[in-house]
Amino acid sequence: MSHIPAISPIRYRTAPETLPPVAVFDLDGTLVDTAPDLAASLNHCLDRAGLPPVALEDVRPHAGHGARAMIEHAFAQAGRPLAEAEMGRQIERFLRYYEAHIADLSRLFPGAVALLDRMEAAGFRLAVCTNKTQALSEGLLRAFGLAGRFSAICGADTFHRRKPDPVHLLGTIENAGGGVAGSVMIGDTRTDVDAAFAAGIPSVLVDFGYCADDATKAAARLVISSFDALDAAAVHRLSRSAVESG
Ligand SMILES: O=C(O)COP(=O)(O)O
Ligand SMILES: [Mg+2]
Repeated sequence: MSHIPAISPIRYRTAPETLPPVAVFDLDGTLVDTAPDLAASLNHCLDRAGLPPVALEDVRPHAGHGARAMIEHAFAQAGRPLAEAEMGRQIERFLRYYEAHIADLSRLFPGAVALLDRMEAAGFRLAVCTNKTQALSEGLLRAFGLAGRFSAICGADTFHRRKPDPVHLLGTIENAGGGVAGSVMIGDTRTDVDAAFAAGIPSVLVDFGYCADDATKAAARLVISSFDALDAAAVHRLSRSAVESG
């Protein structure tokens, strides 16, 4: 995979305000409910290891933290904590299975496409900033016929840093051909809220994803329970109040 050179956050603070704003979306737990296919991949690993499967609802809270975290937790819970070398093999097995079944059970959250339509019609570029790998993210979005909607799809391995590091989010905005001014990050975990804060853009937290705890809700600029509750006017209000409060 080609690696895009590191970028400096400082450049964005002086970027011209004429660049279009970007609606940046997290992927797992925000645009797509990926937990069912992630759980199936985890259960494939557990089954091969002779362990019983875990229920989807037990996997869901860990689904936003990547394969390693899910595997580590499930094997520890089953009383079989993994040594590092074995962990590497399990991650490979997990990812092989997941790649082949990436959109078998996963579904877009209700209202996702309508929100993309609204934001685009209001002059926003669309982008994805996810801690999934770039290739898996592109594959997942292609499966839903959505890859072409995004001006940039940037994964955990696109830059030299990943969320919550602002380099990942700022790089996504730059790759989308947009500017920081007026842009917004829409996500489901603390990682997304912290990345937005560090990049100096407002965060919108969806509470239907994987890890919207109370502290994360308090840290987000806006919490929504449905994509229907979000539009460009709401994002403009968040951006304006950020500018006014300095
Ligand atoms: O795969 C992960 O680690 C989380 O992915 P996300 O950033 O799209 O929520
Ligand atoms: Mg997420």
